[in-house]
Amino acid sequence: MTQSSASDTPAVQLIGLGKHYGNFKALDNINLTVKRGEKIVVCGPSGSGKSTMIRCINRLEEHDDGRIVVLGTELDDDIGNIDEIRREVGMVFQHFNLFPHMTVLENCTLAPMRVRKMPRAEAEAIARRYLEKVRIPEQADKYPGQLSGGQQQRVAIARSLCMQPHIMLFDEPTSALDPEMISEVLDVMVTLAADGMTMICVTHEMGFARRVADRVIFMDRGEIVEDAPPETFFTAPRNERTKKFLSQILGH
Ligand SMILES: Nc1ncnc2c1ncn2[C@@H]1O[C@H](COP(=O)(O)OP(=O)(O)OP(=O)(O)O)[C@@H](O)[C@H]1O
Repeated sequence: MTQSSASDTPAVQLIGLGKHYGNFKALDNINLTVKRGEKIVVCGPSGSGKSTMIRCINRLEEHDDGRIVVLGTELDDDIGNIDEIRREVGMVFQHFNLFPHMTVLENCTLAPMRVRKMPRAEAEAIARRYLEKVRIPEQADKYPGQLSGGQQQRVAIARSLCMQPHIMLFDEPTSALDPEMISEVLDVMVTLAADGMTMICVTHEMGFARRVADRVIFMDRGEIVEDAPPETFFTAPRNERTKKFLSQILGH
């Protein structure tokens, strides 16, 4: 799976996706196609399956039913190339998951050197470029514990970008941050979107959704109940459950 994959192959296809824990259906017949370069915002109440869905895309969770196709490659039980897929699919979590005993630069160069076998000088040059992009080049030699939450999350984004992925998954990247740090992380995500990155973002930052999303998806009880461009999603949602959710989070 390389950049030579046909550019019209979708970035991600979820076809009849299902995941259950015992009798409980965490995901129930999810169908979603994400085109290359598309930006998808996923929202929904707690426990509706948002994290499970995006974690299935890079196989942090295994699905039970249906199919997942990432950049033209099917993720099935026999998949031997999961590392290859994870190289193409970056993920940023709510908690930054940086290595505390490594500097910012070392956090960013570790995977490119280990997984992509990149020489140190090249990995460091790329890392510095992405630290520039997330607007903290001056923090390269610090340790995560010396940074604010917003700065740490921007390092986590830079670290993912250093693998030069085609797709970025974000799982509530701002929900563990103090309010004053949210916008610095969202601004970086906006820049990334403008660069043409394919993004699937679980977030309740509806301002970000309006600004960046091509489509907003509302999940409830393991299902996608609404999938619409922001202009429709926010003004004329079709589903009553979406309307109720929006009135709760937007306060009207
Ligand atoms: N390992 C597990 N074992 C049992 N149930 C699980 C497991 N992981 C997730 N679930 C359940 O699956 C459902 C979907 O969880 P998921 O984390 O995907 O929801 P979410 O929409 O991302 O929620 P939140 O917004 O709170 O993060 C939840 O009801 C959760 O309790």
